[in-house]
Amino acid sequence: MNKIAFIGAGNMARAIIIGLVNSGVAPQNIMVANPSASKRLNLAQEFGVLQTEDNNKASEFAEVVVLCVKPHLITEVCRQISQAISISGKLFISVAAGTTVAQIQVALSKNSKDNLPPVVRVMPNTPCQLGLGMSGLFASNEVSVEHKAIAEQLMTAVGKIIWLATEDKINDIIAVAGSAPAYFFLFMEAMEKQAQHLGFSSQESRMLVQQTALGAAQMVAHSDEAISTLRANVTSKGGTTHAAIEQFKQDGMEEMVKNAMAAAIARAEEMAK
Ligand SMILES: NC(=O)C1=CN([C@@H]2O[C@H](COP(=O)(O)OP(=O)(O)OC[C@H]3O[C@@H](n4cnc5c(N)ncnc54)[C@H](OP(=O)(O)O)[C@@H]3O)[C@@H](O)[C@H]2O)C=CC1
Ligand SMILES: O=C(O)[C@@H]1CCC=N1
Repeated sequence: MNKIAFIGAGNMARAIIIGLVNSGVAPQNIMVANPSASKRLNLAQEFGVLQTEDNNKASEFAEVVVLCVKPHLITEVCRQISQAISISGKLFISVAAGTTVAQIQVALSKNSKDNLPPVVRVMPNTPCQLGLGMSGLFASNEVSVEHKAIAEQLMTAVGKIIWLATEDKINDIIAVAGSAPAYFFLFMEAMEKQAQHLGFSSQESRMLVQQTALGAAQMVAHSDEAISTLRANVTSKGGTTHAAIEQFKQDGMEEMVKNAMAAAIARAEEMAK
């Protein structure tokens, strides 16, 4: 594996780094840069990765630079790196929502005559930390076959991937996968709360919800059946599940999911402007 720099040591960087180290990537090949000390020092202590407060030092160290800062910071961070060091030959990977390849390439180019640098946009999700991530990848025209293979190797180390033919599909991936762990957490939170109202202790409520969600997800993962069939298998005619599902339908669950995913896409489009 190439040397990898992470610019930003927040939630997403941490998730990918944990997944990479657990998949066998040597921690000495990973350097993480973050302005405040605690997150990068924790990563260094827990996993043995190298750390610095200097984005330029980390970028200089690596052949692959993974940009993991918030979208509003990404172009400024890129500008600072390209002013300070030679970025020639490096592959840039951005996980930021709502910042386009073109915006990143312009920020990375010192002047308009420079060749545009290769950029892969990745939309991952936090289950990467368990090797259970789901990422969508889009490569700019400047990305070589070798660079594509590197991006693919990096993200398959922490989960499953799909390549996207057009950049706008990144926003769809945000709605279906990037943001989506939070939808499931929200659903589980609501169930946990109701379990507590029914009189189960907080520990019992957590276990009941967690184990049921895990079991259901594993059934989907290990079965060739359609998800709707798995649902039907739980739903006896006129029974308890039927009563619950009918209530969900009456309360407009499908519409809610559709609107929530559309809101995520709309926000990503807005952020890119
Ligand atoms: N969280 C998620 O589930 C997902 C996030 N993403 C994307 O990942 C990116 C990061 O999100 P997330 O990890 O959640 O955010 P976090 O806020 O957790 O992490 C961002 C990190 O960037 C650091 N930072 C701030 N300024 C700089 C700088 N100038 N140079 C280097 N590092 C800096 C922050 O440090 P400090 O705290 O010290 O200021 C912080 O540790 C976003 O662009 C987001 O769109 C994509 C998919 C999923
Ligand atoms: O909420 C966000 O903007 C980021 C992108 C996908 C998940 N978290």
